[in-house]
Amino acid sequence: MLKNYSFEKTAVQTFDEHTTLAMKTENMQVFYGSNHAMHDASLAFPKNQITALIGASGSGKSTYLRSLNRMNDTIATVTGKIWYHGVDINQPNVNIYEIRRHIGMVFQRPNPFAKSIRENIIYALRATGVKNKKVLDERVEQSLQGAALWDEVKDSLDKSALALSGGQQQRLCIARSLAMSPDVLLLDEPCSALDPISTVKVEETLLELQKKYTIIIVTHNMQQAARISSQCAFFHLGHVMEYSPTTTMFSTPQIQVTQDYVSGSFG
Ligand SMILES: Nc1ncnc2c1ncn2[C@@H]1O[C@H](COP(=O)(O)OP(=O)(O)OP(=O)(O)O)[C@@H](O)[C@H]1O
Repeated sequence: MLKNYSFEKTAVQTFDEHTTLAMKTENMQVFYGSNHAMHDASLAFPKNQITALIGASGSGKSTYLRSLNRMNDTIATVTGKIWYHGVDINQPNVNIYEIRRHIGMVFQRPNPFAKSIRENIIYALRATGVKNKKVLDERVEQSLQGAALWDEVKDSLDKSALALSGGQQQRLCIARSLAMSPDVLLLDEPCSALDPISTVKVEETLLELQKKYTIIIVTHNMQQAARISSQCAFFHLGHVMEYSPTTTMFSTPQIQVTQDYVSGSFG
């Protein structure tokens, strides 16, 4: 039988004045029609750190993540504030394409275009008007280096991206996001379709990338959250129940529902 947990929350993680934040939300609510899928989510994300969003299926993690760069605009109503560089980007006059260049997204299933590896990287860049071959070539190398894929593909840049393994395709999708020089990377269960070895590769890549980027990752894999994140937010039925340093979340969770979730006795 499902347990009834109260929605009383713990104090939400706050950061001292020395911590630079990449972005934060205040009282974010998301509605799919009459379905109130996200209640009052206020979370702050420290720059150059990895934050994991965890919780059971349907708890609202993807809904929250996709709202951060306005990917939910056409399917949901999102209220509340989304602060990014001092601007509330949840405003109608904000250029969402510009926002998505700064706040990139990598999805659960690797989704490279049916084009060459090189084209995958430069496609969006060219669409923004970058034409210079030297600049494009540099960006291809930098992005693939950043996603730890360069050494594996540098001699086959004109081969189809679809010929890569699933893990390589996912790193190509990360490289594709990096090509736009983002600031924040949102990843929605990026390893769920990958084998353990590819998962380790992606995790190592993310740990390296946090030196330059702020990373917010949805994961069902608690070991993964424990391995790579600095703080974790636990979602339950559309509520952020607890937001703590990852070590606290897994060693001394503050409330029963989190304790049950991380110990596997949730339900
Ligand atoms: N496009 C959509 N249209 C309508 N309702 C949606 C849509 N996407 C999600 N929802 C609803 O919003 C709630 C939260 O779903 P969401 O996908 O955000 O959860 P999740 O925690 O990411 O789940 P999972 O781990 O299975 O991906 C659910 O009730 C879901 O049915």
